[in-house]
Amino acid sequence: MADHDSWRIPSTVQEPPSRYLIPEQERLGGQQLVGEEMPEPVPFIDLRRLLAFDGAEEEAAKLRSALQNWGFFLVTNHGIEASLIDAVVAASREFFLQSLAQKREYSNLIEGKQWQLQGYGNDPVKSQDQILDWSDRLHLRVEPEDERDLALWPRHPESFRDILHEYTLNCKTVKDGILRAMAKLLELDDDCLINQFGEKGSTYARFNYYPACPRPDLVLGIRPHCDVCVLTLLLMDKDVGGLQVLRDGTWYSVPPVRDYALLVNVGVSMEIMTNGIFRGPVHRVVTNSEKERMSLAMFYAADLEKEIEPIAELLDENQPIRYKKIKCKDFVSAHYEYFSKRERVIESLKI
Ligand SMILES: O=C(O)CCC(=O)C(=O)O
Ligand SMILES: [Fe+2]
Repeated sequence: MADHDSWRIPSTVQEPPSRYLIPEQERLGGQQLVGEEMPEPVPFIDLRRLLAFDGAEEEAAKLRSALQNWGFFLVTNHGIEASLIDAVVAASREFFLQSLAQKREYSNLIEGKQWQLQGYGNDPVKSQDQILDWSDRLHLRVEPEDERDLALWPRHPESFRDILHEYTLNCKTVKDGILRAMAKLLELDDDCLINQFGEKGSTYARFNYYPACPRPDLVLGIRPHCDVCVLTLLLMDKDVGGLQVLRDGTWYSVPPVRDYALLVNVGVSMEIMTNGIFRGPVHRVVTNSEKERMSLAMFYAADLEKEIEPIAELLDENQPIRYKKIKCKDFVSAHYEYFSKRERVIESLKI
């Protein structure tokens, strides 16, 4: 089991400790850490047009192609004020700039040992030889609102809680709009995907902070993974890149975006619900030797007590069921088991 310091990123080293060096096989096979430039720009989808009467068809066609080719896209005209986005970035930076002791008041290790999903820290360490990611995180369940664990919500900066609350409300509207447009593409009722979340769908906000790293050729900010949720809304650092996506065996670098666009990506729960029609991209984050980087992911997950399974309307004799059903809670814990072994949970559910 991890001791209290095991995940902590050393701040002044020249060479990262061996626990951070990626395995040999990930350095070979054409999967070097330097990514290729994307063959086409990341698709931009104008949310206002997508949901409006005029122009919706054109945007919907772009959405379909983005989902088929990449599993992600950038959303613009989403209605979230630039000032709110600036505020959430500033609050997040202020949080991470505090001393370790201050941040540990919100630790995700109960009594310094037992790992829990929420709080400040990193992934569960399941074995002494597990390779660690070069990142620092704050992970909070922000919805349902009445189930927030406010003891883990930072009190510094003072505005942190109000800003995160406001950002959560705004992102919910964006997420619902996107889910309605996706349901339409599948010829389902508009609210069909929204209803898949069950009574108590959860939203997690994950603040990621990647310190500069002396060996970006050997160390990852986040290892290759798919998000376990249904959908992710990602606010990327507007100045520093790092996110890469895998397509046909090649890693492509997603450039930073400056105009307050949010990156939307499909999670593996959506892959199950849509019987594999929409698939989440495998992605990772590389490190940077000079610059720190930040991002904020909003993960939309189904009710933990609900079973996730392919939507019946999408199945027929030509489209046989391809995934076993699983309780969301079990899916999330299986995800972390597989993640620690650098494997993908979805493979275990294929029929
Ligand atoms: O930092 C990023 O750009 C991506 C973060 C990510 O993939 C995650 O938090 O799951
Ligand atoms: Fe991710």
